Amino acid sequence: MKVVKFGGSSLADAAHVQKVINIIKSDPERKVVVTSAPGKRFSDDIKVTDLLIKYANAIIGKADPTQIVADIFARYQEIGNGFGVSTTVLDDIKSKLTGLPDKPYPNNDYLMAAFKAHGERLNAELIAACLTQAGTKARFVDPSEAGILLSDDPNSATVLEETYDNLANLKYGDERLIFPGFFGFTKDGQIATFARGGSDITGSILARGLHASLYENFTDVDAIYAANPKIVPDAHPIHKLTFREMRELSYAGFSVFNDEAIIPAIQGQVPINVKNTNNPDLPGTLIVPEKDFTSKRPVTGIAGSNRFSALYLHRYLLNKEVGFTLKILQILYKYGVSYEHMPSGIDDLTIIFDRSQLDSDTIKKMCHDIQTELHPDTLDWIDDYAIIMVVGEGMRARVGTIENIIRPLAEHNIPVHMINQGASRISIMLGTRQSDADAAVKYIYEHFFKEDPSANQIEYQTEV
Ligand SMILES: Nc1ncnc2c1ncn2[C@@H]1O[C@H](COP(=O)(O)OP(=O)(O)O)[C@@H](O)[C@H]1O
Ligand SMILES: N[C@@H](CC(=O)OP(=O)(O)O)C(=O)O
Repeated sequence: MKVVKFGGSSLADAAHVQKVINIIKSDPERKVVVTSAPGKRFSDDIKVTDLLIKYANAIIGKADPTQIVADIFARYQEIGNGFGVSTTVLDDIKSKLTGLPDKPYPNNDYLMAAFKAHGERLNAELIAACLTQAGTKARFVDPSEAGILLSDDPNSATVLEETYDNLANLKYGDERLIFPGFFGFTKDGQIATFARGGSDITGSILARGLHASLYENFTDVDAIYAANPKIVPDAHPIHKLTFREMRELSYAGFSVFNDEAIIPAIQGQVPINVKNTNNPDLPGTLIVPEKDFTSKRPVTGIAGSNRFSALYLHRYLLNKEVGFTLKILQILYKYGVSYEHMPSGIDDLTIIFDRSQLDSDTIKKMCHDIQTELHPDTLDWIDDYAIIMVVGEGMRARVGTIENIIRPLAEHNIPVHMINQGASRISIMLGTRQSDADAAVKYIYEHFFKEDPSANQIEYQTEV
């Protein structure tokens, strides 16, 4: 049995949904289907999830939501009409949408989560109706019925382990099960969502919990490329990579697959196949547990992300002071802030944060506490921070990769603020200015991939 997830770009309109239905129908093993909310139809379109966030904010701010609700409903109506689904189905979608503000919510964070979740919930109901209309037995499954239990973090929840026991009891027959992605329920019965892009996580949870043989993730690109195609338009497709490589690359900017979504697949050892809804016969990219193939290149991919900020701190003899780092961590703990990385020198320390969890007030308070409690000689908040991640299982067996990463940056005058090689030795992380991040990815990519395109060929030793 396969779990198949379709992203928002694959469900943006009736024409795309038709392709999705053809893909589901073409393989009886595609039993469990996970849907996102309708995504962008063109580059400056608005995803339904973003419209729902506007809707929630209008309700919180007591503004008139009529136009936003009409815009959201129009997206479902266009899809439903394309398949001739009954007016009862569309009326039900409309009444669930307009009824959202009347439900009770513990606070505005839960209200926001419930509004966002309806992008996928209503779409899964609609896709089940479209499939039925197209002659394939299909049933919408609510995450509460399946027992998808999440932590009490309404908009960035994590899955609770009990979910997997619950999924073991899920019964299914000859119909396709259509699950909405992106959300589940807390133990108190409130809707909570994963972080943005979290429908990939739902697919991965189901793949583990239902012991799928394969997790197919359908999107709008033919493969995962060795660099983001928006930065390097002709980047090489990666045919196969390992879970660990994917985790590091998606963490650092390969948004094609959510970075947390790899974890349940790792736990369940379910291979993932990223494929294109618009080109389903292509093999796409296979993500596998272990490296069972050889590659002539040390580097598999290069990712870059601007979502970071850093705190730089200098004090002489920092290395001799017992408990210095502990005090910093206590301050971070006090403000509920986690850090991403903490590279250090003899007398200095850089703490790198994911910017999305920080507001300017928290930054000010945190810096104030560090200054007054630890008296650093220098304390600088660096908003302009990007991380570049160069990843490849092949790096472990080779000497001199670091020189090849740094050389193209030096040649193009790109300063590097930090270099960090993890103990796994399959990745090297660099810190740069945000304005240099895309160029850094491009120049490192060109250095490793441009000269010898044949080196990208891989020899498969096993097939999934
Ligand atoms: N290395 C990469 N390879 C392929 N696509 C990438 C990569 N890095 C970023 N992307 C982007 O990821 C997009 C697909 O992810 P996403 O928009 O979340 O799709 P979906 O709507 O299917 O969930 C692609 O259109 C591409 O712009
Ligand atoms: N719709 C949600 C969840 C998601 O995963 O969407 P997509 O599959 O379109 O990235 C979002 O936009 O964040």
